[in-house]
Amino acid sequence: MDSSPLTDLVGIISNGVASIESAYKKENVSFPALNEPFSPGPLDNDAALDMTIRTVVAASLQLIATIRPPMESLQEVASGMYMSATLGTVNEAHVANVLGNAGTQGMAVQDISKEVGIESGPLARVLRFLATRHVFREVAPNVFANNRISSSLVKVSSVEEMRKNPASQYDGSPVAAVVGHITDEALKSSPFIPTYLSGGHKDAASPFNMAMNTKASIWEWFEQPENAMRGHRFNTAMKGGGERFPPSTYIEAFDWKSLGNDAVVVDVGGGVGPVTLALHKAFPQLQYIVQDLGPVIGDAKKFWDAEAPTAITSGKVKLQVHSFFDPQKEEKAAVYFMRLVLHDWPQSTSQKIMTTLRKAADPKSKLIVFDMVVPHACAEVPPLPGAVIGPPAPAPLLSNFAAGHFVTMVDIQMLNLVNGMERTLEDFVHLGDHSGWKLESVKPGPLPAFIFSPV
Ligand SMILES: C[S@@+](CC[C@H](N)C(=O)[O-])C[C@H]1O[C@@H](n2cnc3c(N)ncnc32)[C@H](O)[C@@H]1O
Repeated sequence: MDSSPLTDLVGIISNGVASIESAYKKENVSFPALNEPFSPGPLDNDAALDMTIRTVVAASLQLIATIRPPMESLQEVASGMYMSATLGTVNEAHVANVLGNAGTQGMAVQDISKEVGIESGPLARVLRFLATRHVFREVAPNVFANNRISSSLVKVSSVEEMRKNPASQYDGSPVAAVVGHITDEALKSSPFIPTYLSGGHKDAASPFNMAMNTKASIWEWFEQPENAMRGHRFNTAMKGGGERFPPSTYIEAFDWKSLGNDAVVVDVGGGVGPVTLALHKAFPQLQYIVQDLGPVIGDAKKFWDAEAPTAITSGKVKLQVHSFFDPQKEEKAAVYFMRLVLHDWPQSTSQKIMTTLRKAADPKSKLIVFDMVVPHACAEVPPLPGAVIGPPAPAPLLSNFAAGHFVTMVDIQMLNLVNGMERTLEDFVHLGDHSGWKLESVKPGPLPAFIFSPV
């Protein structure tokens, strides 16, 4: 058969599917069925398979974009808010939990309606919209069941417990918490993005501030009593997000053993200190300081009491209230590092944070920034030799694996909620050049490490 963009895409899909099926055959299990509820499988975190799946998804999306009439593609993209709104509706109403008890034969919409308090007519329409997009199944007319995707929304608490304690309804359920955060405060802020970007923002800090009519940052807003559930939900979502990255992300990012015993490592904006915990376990000879704002350091004390109390009592790990906008208290540390901090801030503010660290640094200090990197949607020459973002996608795929790339979604989410940004490699080089640091190397991975030295 002659090659064409369509046959090339189909070829990528069929080769990928063949290697996925053969990997499952080797394990003596079949590939998980979409119609069955999610259950963990032996190949869920297999890195090679993950790459193949990413390639097949990118090719399938590109095949759809190529073959579908443009008007239909535009309609689907333009109406994305209905996906968020319907998913938010079922997540808030605990529909997946209710269906979790119904098994694969499902439940009549009238019975679901009684449990979740949404009229059966509109509820059927919402569930059918989602089932048409493979979230839930319509197993018989107006009878719905969970499938692999919707069952991932099931929260660990019972519906009764969640109704009694709404503030903690997302505890222990990071997937539902992420979906809740995106389909609530992010969805409500998103209509303000066009006005914000075209300058009609009247000095609002972000689209979120316009939507919520507040001058408070989203962190301050989460602390207001009426937003307690949302703040709690956000922390659950972030904890789940952080756990996606294995400890090797930090342990292998840098030659920590090259630092002398008792060398000081400062975790700037460290949250409760999960990265420091991973490093402390691997390199207990080093001296760590976790810095964050007061309420977070309050939570950090509880975290360390539970996870590694002797790290605190022995003085190997110190928890410190410190704003990264104030002059850095810990001068001449061997390493300052920040994980998922700079993406909360625009370039100018991130430069300020890095300049403050530079003023405290010793000529031998290092700055390590753990943050995602945005690949361009075309081939690119890295601005730093060796700084490869990831393996190239096979032609004719977009080099960043198309919409499979989670990071471009997070980039817009950052713009929406805090006027922050995920960065391209050039953005990281620029940050260093404007704050007294030089980007020396990049350790690639799902969460790359950007290693800077003072200039
Ligand atoms: C996305 S979280 C990342 C937390 C932590 N680095 C991690 O990866 O788990 C951003 C952190 O920045 C902290 N933060 C915000 N403003 C700050 C400031 N002015 N000084 C210090 N920390 C701040 C927040 O409290 C939050 O813990």
